[in-house]
Amino acid sequence: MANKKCPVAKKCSGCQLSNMTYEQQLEWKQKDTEKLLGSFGKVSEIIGADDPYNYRNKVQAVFRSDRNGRIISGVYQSSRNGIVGIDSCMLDDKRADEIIVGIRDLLRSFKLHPYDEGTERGFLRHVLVRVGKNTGEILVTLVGGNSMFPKKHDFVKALVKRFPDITTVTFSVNRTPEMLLLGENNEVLYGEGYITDILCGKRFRISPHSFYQINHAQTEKLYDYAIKAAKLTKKDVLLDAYSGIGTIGIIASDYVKQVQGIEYNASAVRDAVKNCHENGLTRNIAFNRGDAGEFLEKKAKLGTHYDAVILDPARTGADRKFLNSLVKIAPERIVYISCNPATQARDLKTLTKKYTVTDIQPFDMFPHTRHVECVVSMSRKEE
Ligand SMILES: C[S@@+](CC[C@H](N)C(=O)[O-])C[C@H]1O[C@@H](n2cnc3c(N)ncnc32)[C@H](O)[C@@H]1O
Repeated sequence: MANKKCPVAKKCSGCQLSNMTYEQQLEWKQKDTEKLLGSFGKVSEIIGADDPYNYRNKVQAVFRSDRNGRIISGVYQSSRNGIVGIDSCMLDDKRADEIIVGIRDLLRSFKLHPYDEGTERGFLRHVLVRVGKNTGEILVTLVGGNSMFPKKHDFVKALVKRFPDITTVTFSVNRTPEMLLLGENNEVLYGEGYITDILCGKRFRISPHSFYQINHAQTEKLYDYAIKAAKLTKKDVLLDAYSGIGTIGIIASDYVKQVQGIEYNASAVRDAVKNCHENGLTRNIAFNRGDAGEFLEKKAKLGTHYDAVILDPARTGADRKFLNSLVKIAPERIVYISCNPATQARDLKTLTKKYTVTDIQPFDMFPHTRHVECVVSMSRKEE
């Protein structure tokens, strides 16, 4: 597949592999996964994307004024604390990029300014756009440096008039020195404050804070694969650990007797509970809020049994409490989904004391970047 050239590749450095063809990228990722996980078993051929461009359903842009007072929006520069002004990125959903450029124009016409961290003056720090790839719904979150958002209702009215596909707009305040963070609260300025998307045939509510996989097409392949790999039956009790907004557990619920989910982020758990109702699930599924390690430790003490566990932790992997309790509970099957095969390899050292790795399947969820997502399937060893 011919490579698209990015004019700011060197300054941005978000696409570490963009100098390779897509086929070369897949080979590179295959070898990288084999290096990290090959000692646990044969690594199957990586499942690549049908279209490796414009896959990002979540786009964030930083806003700033340059030294001539011109408003720029874009991404952080890799080497310095500057930002690279961009109008479009070959990874982003095109509608999201157009909206961000539109917001830049509206700031000018409303005589509003990006927030200046030095003087603490101005308004906008960054913008988050989330697109429901299947429903076409679009969420825009405007993140200010303080609660001052002059002419906010007129601004939002003008934004939605210009981009009628926007279904909801929220406003959040980030007072911390960290960029690209949302404040805890989101004031809903238009619509419901969330969007809905359809993934593997189920409906999901996505709020500004919720984790939702950014590559819709590849996520459908990955979830289908992971659920099949768990070899679920109608007699099974399944634990969906690190469950986010409940995607995996809800999709898997058709195949099992019962699903339990555990997730740390309170708003994601609220979305998961609402997602159960959206999908008409009231009986065989429950999502709990808390730390996955502490939850499983309690379950191990109570002698709770799970037939299968699908875990999908953040890049840091699972902690000792979680892994030790998982080995103690000893479900028949474990499917470990990870966006960081290095921490996954670390965790497998504990799990393979009691489990045999039956398959290692990498997926390319993030074309042009170095990142690989990997699903490792395991079955309990005979005593
Ligand atoms: C990679 S996401 C997976 C979410 C979900 N399985 C999905 O595919 O959409 C990891 C999730 O783990 C949650 N998380 C991180 N640390 C946690 C912890 N200690 N206990 C429970 N959940 C945690 C995050 O909030 C996030 O929702």
